[in-house]
Amino acid sequence: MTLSTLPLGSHAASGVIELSQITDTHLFASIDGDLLGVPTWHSCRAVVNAMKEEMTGCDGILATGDLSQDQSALSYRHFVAMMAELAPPVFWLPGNHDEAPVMQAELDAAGISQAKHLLGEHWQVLLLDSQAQGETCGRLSDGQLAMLDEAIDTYPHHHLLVAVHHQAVPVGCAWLDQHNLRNADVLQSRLERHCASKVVLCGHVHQGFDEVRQGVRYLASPSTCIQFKPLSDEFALDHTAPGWRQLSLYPDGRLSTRVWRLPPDAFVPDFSARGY
Ligand SMILES: Nc1ncnc2c1ncn2[C@@H]1O[C@@H]2COP(=O)(O)O[C@H]2[C@H]1O
Ligand SMILES: [Fe+2]
Repeated sequence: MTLSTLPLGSHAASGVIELSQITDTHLFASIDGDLLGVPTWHSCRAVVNAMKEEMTGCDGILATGDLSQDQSALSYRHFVAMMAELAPPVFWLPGNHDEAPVMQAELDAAGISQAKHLLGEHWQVLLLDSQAQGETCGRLSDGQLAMLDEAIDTYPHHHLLVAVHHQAVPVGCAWLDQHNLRNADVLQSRLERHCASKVVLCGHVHQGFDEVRQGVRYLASPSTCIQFKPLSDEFALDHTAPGWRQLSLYPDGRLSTRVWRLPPDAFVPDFSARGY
């Protein structure tokens, strides 16, 4: 057994599980640190405030990596402090910018769950680590794939939501798709043998994305700071505002989802930037 499973309940009589995803907060030790002109603590702060207003009856929050930009302990403490204001339990996985040992220590010390497998009556959620040491692209290790196999084999009738930092299908930005999940074909072939619904949810690409490929629904979501311009081969920032994603998982395997954003021009990046 490699899975450590936590029950995932629904607050609703209908049994619908409501989740929110927050991703790519890119926080610094300094609350005034900025990424390409966007002060990431302040933009995350604004997103969390908006989440507090909009969220009703959320059963869990999925934090899908790149929580820190400078890998400092303090950056993770800022994240923890904001999450403490949200009532639902938070679950997390690392992104390429995270320093996993520091992240784990800080989130653990704050009492945030280390669970990576959440089990509801009809759905299971698996949070996978796609960090490839020292690389911007991602890869699922044999250990992570073993967790996936175990989830599929043990709960073959449960609908499956896999959360992972890197995109498993190209989003259509050449500069960004070079930093993809390298062994996405292995993930796809494992998912093909799962007969219930399957959804893969990622961060990393700082944009909304929602497409079905070979029976799997692939979702990506805005960052709480800078946004990347969709369908751009070269690095380009987008005018859309920071945001988060809300997901409703229905007992029959359907999933409805919505991207929420701050008002337009809430945080304007430096559009002359060519990378970071
Ligand atoms: N101009 C660029 N060309 C290619 N990759 C870039 C460029 N600028 C930044 N990156 C990397 O691409 C990554 C995509 O999202 P990340 O937040 O992981 O961090 C980004 C950088 O590591
Ligand atoms: Fe990121």
